[in-house]
Amino acid sequence: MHYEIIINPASGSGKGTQVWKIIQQALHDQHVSFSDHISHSAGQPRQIVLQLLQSPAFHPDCIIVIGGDGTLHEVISGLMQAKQNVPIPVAYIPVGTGNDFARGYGISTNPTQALQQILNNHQIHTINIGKFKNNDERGIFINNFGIGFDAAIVHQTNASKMKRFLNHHHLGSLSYISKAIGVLIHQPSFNVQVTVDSHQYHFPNGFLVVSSNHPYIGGGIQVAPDQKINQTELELVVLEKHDPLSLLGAIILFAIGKVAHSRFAHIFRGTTIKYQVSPAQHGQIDGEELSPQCFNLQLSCSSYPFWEEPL
Ligand SMILES: Nc1ncnc2c1ncn2[C@@H]1O[C@H](COP(=O)(O)OP(=O)(O)OP(=O)(O)O)[C@@H](O)[C@H]1O
Repeated sequence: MHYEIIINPASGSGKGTQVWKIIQQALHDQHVSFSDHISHSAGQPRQIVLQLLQSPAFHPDCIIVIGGDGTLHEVISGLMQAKQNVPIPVAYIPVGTGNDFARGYGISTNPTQALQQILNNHQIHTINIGKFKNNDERGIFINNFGIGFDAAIVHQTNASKMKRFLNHHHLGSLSYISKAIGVLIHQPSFNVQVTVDSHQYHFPNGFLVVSSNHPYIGGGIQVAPDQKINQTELELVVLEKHDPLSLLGAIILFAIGKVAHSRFAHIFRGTTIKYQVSPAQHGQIDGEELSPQCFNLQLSCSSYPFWEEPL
């Protein structure tokens, strides 16, 4: 086996560098054949993939990603964009702060254990990938596509000067919670129109709209507990805001992974889902922020091979 490794040293607030040193040593100790590619700036993981695929000599057995969910997203997105004849399997060593994909797939957050899951693997595992078309833009998500509450938290947290400090002191979740309270109080509701199997549903008081490829969001919250990463299906949750007290109740259920128990939650499942959101709202794809906009989304499923023994 020959592995190509793409590393985001900045992931996990700089933890990527340390983890790469550990993994490099483990690979040498176990006489594993590999080549490495360090990403030096935002957006580079995708560029590295596209560049490597241009070389006719590039035939690795597997591409290992060392980084957070954003890095994994970019690598898979680049690989799918390149339309390979035989897709190169991907494996992942999580170094982010959220690590929702690792939870959803079953990958240890201990880097050496995650490496062993890769080296001990003997078969291809196929994962589902969410595909979207939003107006004229197309892309994928490996975790979730969120609009409203969760995306506004991602935006507020990224904009906060506290984020770096709190992440550095392993208190990133505190930053999320403090921003969540602010968004909860201030965010107005919005229109959501869902079309599933030619039925239309209108929710004039939307507050949170999340499509999920596996159960987890925001660093371990179970937004779609029944969702499985190897099943060709997506789950959409639309949570409505009515009076402040019932919203608080619904958000508490969301935070403890029981959003489906709220009478203000509406759940849809399918291989294709269409929905529109207006007026302009914040969005997030796999934890990366989208600028506020009206959404006109068509979601569908695709798949990609993975080379890692699930826990
Ligand atoms: N050397 C680099 N410096 C800064 N950013 C980088 C670098 N290399 C890649 N990136 C960008 O970092 C972004 C996000 O990284 P990623 O999600 O992997 O880590 P993270 O943000 O620490 O994880 P989490 O989202 O779980 O907190 C990606 O968009 C990627 O393009």
